[in-house]
Amino acid sequence: MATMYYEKDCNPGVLKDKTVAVVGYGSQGHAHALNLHDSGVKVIVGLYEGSKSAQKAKDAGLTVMNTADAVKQADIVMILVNDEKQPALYEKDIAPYLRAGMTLAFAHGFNIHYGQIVPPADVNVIMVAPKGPGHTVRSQYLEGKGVPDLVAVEQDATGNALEIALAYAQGIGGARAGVLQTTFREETETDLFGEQAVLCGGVSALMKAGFETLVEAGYQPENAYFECVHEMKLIIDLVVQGGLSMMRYSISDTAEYGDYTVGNRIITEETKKEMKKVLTEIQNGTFARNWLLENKANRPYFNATRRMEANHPVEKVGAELREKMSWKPGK
Ligand SMILES: NC(=O)C1=CN([C@@H]2O[C@H](COP(=O)(O)OP(=O)(O)OC[C@H]3O[C@@H](n4cnc5c(N)ncnc54)[C@H](OP(=O)(O)O)[C@@H]3O)[C@@H](O)[C@H]2O)C=CC1
Ligand SMILES: CC[C@](O)(C(C)=O)C(=O)O
Ligand SMILES: [Mg+2]
Ligand SMILES: [Mg+2]
Repeated sequence: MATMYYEKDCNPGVLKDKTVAVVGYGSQGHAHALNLHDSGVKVIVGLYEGSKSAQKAKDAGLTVMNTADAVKQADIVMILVNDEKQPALYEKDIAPYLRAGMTLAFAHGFNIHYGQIVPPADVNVIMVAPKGPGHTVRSQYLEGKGVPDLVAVEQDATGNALEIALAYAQGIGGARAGVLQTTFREETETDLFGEQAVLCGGVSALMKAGFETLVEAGYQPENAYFECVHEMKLIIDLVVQGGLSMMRYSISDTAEYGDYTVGNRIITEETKKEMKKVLTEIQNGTFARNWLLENKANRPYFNATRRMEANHPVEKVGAELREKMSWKPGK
């Protein structure tokens, strides 16, 4: 059984009189900074000169400064900059200003696990990784809920690194849902696997393949969008609420029979074999090397694919339908 922590296991007192520098104010950065601030923690935001995010952070009432100055004033530095930008930022604006006994924190283990950042031995190295998008980390916090977190300790220089990680997880709302203790290796490999094979890569490919199959067979694209994309969330909400059983309780018996007889024809043993290959490429560093090289080459594949995907018919018809809904889907 995993080691799990909840609010009763966290001691927010360890963050009293401490300053947290949240470096980056994007998806995760804005959520961590605002949630910690609302939880009574002293937060400063570290950004660079000319950052698009700086005005947003200032408008939210937060103190913003350049990263080096933020690190100089901080006890805990949470790095929430894009993974591929972190090593250069760390060398230039973070490492020179680290003091013994400080805490360096990450929301994803990529750079520590793949050896792109090597902190000195006299600082704590922790991870507090929300298992959900940053905008949801913020919206759930505001609703009194929370996104579950993973925590890990890579270096415990002060002897209370785990306590700091748990207090931080509580500050961003994660302990309301559950905080699972793990390692940098396990978080990195499972997170990359999940986003590639299931949550992002897998789900996008499944929805697009379903949409294309219906449209190519002559059905209305709007109908295909409702069936294969919009309804996905409604079905998944039931799974999150009460497991596959609750989803199957709510759907018709006709749908449940189709689920049992067809699911395995779509996600086959071949698919699982490919999933295992994907996991191996994450474990042996092939994916990390490819992603770092793609960035060194200025992202030719990433940028071209992003443009093509944005023009897929499922995106066009989806935008038109969402525009006409009397509420904003997801709200
Ligand atoms: N997105 C998510 O929901 C999740 C992300 N994570 C992890 O969180 C971390 C942050 O990712 P994410 O929130 O997606 O990142 P985003 O791309 O959303 O935001 C990055 C932020 O970093 C700022 N930034 C870029 N370069 C610098 C720099 N040199 N110095 C200071 N700030 C800089 C950007 O500013 P500007 O925009 O002005 O350039 C922006 O505010 C990553 O480790 C990621 O793996 C973990 C769990 C989920
Ligand atoms: C699923 C993608 C994610 O891992 C996340 C939101 O948890 C990410 O890196 O953004
Ligand atoms: Mg993730
Ligand atoms: Mg991720």
